Amino acid sequence: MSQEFDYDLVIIGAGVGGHGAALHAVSCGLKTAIIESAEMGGTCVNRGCIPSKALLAASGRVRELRNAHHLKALGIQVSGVEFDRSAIADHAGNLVSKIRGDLTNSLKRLGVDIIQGWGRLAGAQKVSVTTDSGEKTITAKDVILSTGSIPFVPPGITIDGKTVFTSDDAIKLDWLPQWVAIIGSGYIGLEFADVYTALGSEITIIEALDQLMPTFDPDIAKLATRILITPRDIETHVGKLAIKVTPGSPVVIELADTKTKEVVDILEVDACLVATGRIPFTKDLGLETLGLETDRRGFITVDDTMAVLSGTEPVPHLWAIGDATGKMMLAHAASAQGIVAVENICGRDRTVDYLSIPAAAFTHPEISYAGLTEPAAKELGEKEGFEVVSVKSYFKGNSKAIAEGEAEGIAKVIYRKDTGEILGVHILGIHASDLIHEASNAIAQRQSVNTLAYLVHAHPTLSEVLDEAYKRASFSH
Ligand SMILES: Cc1cc2nc3c(=O)[nH]c(=O)nc-3n(C[C@H](O)[C@H](O)[C@H](O)COP(=O)(O)OP(=O)(O)OC[C@H]3O[C@@H](n4cnc5c(N)ncnc54)[C@H](O)[C@@H]3O)c2cc1C
Ligand SMILES: NC(=O)c1ccc[n+]([C@@H]2O[C@H](COP(=O)([O-])OP(=O)(O)OC[C@H]3O[C@@H](n4cnc5c(N)ncnc54)[C@H](O)[C@@H]3O)[C@@H](O)[C@H]2O)c1
Repeated sequence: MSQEFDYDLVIIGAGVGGHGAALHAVSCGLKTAIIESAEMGGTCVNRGCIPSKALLAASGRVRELRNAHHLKALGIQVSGVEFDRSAIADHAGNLVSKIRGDLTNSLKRLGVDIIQGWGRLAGAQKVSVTTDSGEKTITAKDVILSTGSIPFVPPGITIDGKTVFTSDDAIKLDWLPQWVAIIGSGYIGLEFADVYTALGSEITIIEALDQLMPTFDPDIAKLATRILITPRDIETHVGKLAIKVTPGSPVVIELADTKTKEVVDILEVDACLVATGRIPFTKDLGLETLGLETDRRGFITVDDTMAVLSGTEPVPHLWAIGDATGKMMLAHAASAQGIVAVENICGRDRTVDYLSIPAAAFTHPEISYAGLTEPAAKELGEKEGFEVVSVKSYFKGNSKAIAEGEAEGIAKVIYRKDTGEILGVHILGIHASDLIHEASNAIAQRQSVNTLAYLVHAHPTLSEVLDEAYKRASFSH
């Protein structure tokens, strides 16, 4: 380590992004400190991925055991399935404590200094930390900003944390409202609709844009509506904005037409989950000490090496990763960015390949994708002058899925007609979140369906759904 600085690397924010960067920094021999103002582990561990997956696991089991029709087809009868809401909430809470403890210990074991306090830049290669015992300044050769994000609450919506809440409170499962309005049909809206309906609540989904799940591939969104929304106790208001939400009993929601802004309906429900996206948590970070500012929406602008940009120029020794950069608000994207930042700090050129980063919604069944949606791929094709085609294969043709009695779903592969290069893969079906990885690895290597079609998959496995899609794409030429 250089003697000029207290540390080789100081990271502000100990979420999964900061944690991933710290682990990699140690493996590269950097003396590292991480500053955290709240709980170690950030959003994912405390209020995001981890507790939500625990709730989805428990409620998913309830859904399965209450599906008499499905069980009967497998020759099983179950009489009466009960659950204890507070025990399900405890399952999530215990898991959070365990993972937070594991994450903290992994840093301590590797000799990363954990500093509890509020970190902000105090000039080039300098960070100040406000702790319980006052303020101190530390110097570092490099600094990574990894301060994450918080829920976005649109104007007109009042949060009381009890009857009108964001995922920060929903995750606690403090009570089970009978009728829950969910504003937003993105990841959080979908996953909580899955939890609540499995546990017996009625749901109203309000989506501002003119289709449900607007960021998903249109074929997937359409089928997901057929599988995850229509057969369940869910009513939908599409193309409607929640312009005013007043907490209480009942919660009163004013709905306006998104285009005309005219009030078209008033709903009275027991509770309202606001799941309208997340905004960067980048206030009071001392960016101005380096003459920097965030973009209009508050994100820290970076290039693909994760260097913070001043205009179009990278700022020496300053990096930013994770939700605060707004590139792809996912836990594994944040830690992948952290690894890339550290590689560049260590003088090894590396960039993030966003096209190959997979994403999944952990509904029952799951949805996953890697790469482009069909409209985005077609737009790229038009710009660059190539034709884009797609194929689908079906879980109902897959022996393993049929054996499981879980044969709803599709895999869709989008590729270039001339070279066969895959541009996007979308899966809806049982274990989609695991199945996507062979596709994301193939996209990372820019592989062609014409190569992938010859790779052998074990029989009978769910991965044969992708195998079938690759073969349909390649052998139909
Ligand atoms: C309900 C929910 C479910 C989710 N499920 C998934 C999922 O299944 N899979 C997935 O990939 N992603 C999921 N996400 C998204 C995922 O949680 C985020 O992408 C991820 O947490 C981002 O990590 P990060 O390190 O960038 O930021 P964060 O996890 O937000 O961590 C930032 C940390 O920085 C700290 N901090 C901020 N400013 C300062 C400062 N000035 N000084 C000191 N400390 C500071 C904060 O206290 C926080 O601990 C989910 C999110 C939510 C809300
Ligand atoms: N499984 C996962 O990986 C997972 C799970 C949960 C959250 N996350 C991450 O957390 C982030 C936030 O999730 P999210 O679901 O809140 O956001 P999102 O961006 O996925 O979806 C928000 C939805 O709300 C709609 N909307 C916004 N304002 C509205 C209004 N006033 N009235 C009606 N509809 C409105 C938008 O059109 C959009 O469809 C996502 O970016 C995601 O990456 C990931």
